[in-house]
Amino acid sequence: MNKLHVDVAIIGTGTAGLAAYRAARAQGKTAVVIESGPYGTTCARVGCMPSKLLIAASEAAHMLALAPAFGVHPGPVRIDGKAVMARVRSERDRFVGFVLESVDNIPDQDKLRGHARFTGPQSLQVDQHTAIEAARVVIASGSTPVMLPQLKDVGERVIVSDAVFDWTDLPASVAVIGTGVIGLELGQALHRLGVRVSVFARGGSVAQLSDPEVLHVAGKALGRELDLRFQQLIVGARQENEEVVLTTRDAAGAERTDRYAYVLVAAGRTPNVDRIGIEHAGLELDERGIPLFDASTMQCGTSHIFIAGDANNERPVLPEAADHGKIAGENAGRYPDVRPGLRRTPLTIAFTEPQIATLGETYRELCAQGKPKFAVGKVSFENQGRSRVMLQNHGMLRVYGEYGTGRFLGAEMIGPRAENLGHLLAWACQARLTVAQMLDMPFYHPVIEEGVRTALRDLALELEKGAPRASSAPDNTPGV
Ligand SMILES: Cc1cc2nc3c(=O)[nH]c(=O)nc-3n(C[C@H](O)[C@H](O)[C@H](O)COP(=O)(O)OP(=O)(O)OC[C@H]3O[C@@H](n4cnc5c(N)ncnc54)[C@H](O)[C@@H]3O)c2cc1C
Ligand SMILES: NC(=O)c1ccc[n+]([C@@H]2O[C@H](COP(=O)([O-])OP(=O)(O)OC[C@H]3O[C@@H](n4cnc5c(N)ncnc54)[C@H](O)[C@@H]3O)[C@@H](O)[C@H]2O)c1
Repeated sequence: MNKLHVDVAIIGTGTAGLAAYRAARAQGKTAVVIESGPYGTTCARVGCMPSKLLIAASEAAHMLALAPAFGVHPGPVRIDGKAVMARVRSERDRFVGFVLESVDNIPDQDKLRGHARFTGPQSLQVDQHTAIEAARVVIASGSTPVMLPQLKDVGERVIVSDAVFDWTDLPASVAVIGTGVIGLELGQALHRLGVRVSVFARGGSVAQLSDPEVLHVAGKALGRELDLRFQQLIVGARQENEEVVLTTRDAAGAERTDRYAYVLVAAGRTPNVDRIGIEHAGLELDERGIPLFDASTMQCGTSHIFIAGDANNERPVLPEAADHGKIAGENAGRYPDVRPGLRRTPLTIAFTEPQIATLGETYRELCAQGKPKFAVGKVSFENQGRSRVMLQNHGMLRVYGEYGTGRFLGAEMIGPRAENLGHLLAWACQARLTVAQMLDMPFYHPVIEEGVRTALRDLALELEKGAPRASSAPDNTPGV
């Protein structure tokens, strides 16, 4: 067994791990990164980038399908599944290539291949070949897709999202389990590329939404084109040759059996903290086995161990993994002089169409603080000028403000260009603007941002009315 002494050991070379390594080295400390899987990061290999490449192809197909409504007739459309997947994979490889270059730039003595496990609070073992004594440790081990127990042993046609990006052609049909971000992004993209898709939800959730009104509109907007089946139980499945025979049960108890080329399980991701010997790290764990940590420093308790990225499950998206990693790496380097790092206003975007965005405090979080502490303004995009011009007039934006101060607190939306509106509103939220200050900003014409102004004006009126007495407050139970 090789022996290694290092200031900072980092488990994982994803986005969080690489950021932590750079930050720890910048503090003048020795550091080593340990990787058990392929280099390249989840985001570039099987996450953000290949999924957005598939969505881009589906948007091209969708524009052609929409064109006749503008009086533009593109003629017979042919989707070449092999060409679609070839571009997804080759552009994906290009993005992965940039990450591989940055890994190549890490000196060999700072990189270890193998599965890392704690053997004690300051000791790690990598496979059977290296024992590390580390003064500080950063856990940046990412997350793994959940597999439903009833689908686990059905066969190779039951897959998780990783497998989609290795397809060399588009399949004839896919059942998607889960209406989270992955299920909806991939389900809609495949549908628009001519794949027969059904999306099954066990409840009524739609991506990351918690505002019941936005949730309702989202279910309708996405259900206009997608075969979305809510309140479905996955009873079981069997593989017959190259098909999966899937049995589901609806809320009334009626069972239904359909055949699909693939069943794509998109039922969430679980942090990789279960196979890293966390029980030997001497940390206090929550009910999911994740070490308790401070979200401003990433420090686990008062220990020399830090946790970053999907592994801590705080905000499992790429920009947060990068921020977490930097904070964790800096603090590991500086330990015991641990300092709060920059945390930004939360922002999440689902790249469906219409897009879905949440930012600032969500409806669920605001409700949890007790009612009636916040006012709500809204706009529907059904009759919003520019949205209608572009035939993208579906969706709703709800914005939240604080009684008394008039401060803008957050928003949830499904609607056209939510990726842009989401950023605009998140910046206003982080700048701690009031609703009145936001309404003093310029709005051009005709733009979708005029919809934001309508919602803010509505919110300003609600704020003026003041907080309702508790007894007359509307029920504000978050959606599921
Ligand atoms: C399909 C999909 C689409 C997505 N789209 C978006 C998007 O559009 N926008 C967005 O912001 N986010 C998106 N995400 C989320 C984003 O990809 C993740 O939040 C981010 O990549 C997490 O980075 P990380 O560094 O925490 O984990 P990872 O990049 O997964 O890195 C963790 C690394 O640790 C390694 N590891 C684990 N255990 C050990 C061990 N014991 N020893 C050694 N190494 C270990 C793993 O092999 C892995 O390489 C998407 C995710 C998926 C799956
Ligand atoms: N655009 C983006 O930023 C983006 C895109 C994709 C993924 N991601 C990240 O990846 C994470 C994982 O995505 P995801 O869609 O897998 O998870 P998710 O948590 O968003 O959604 C999981 C879905 O699976 C359903 N589900 C859970 N258990 C189930 C069960 N036993 N039976 C049936 N359905 C079940 C849930 O009801 C939900 O609809 C997201 O939380 C997000 O952070 C982000």
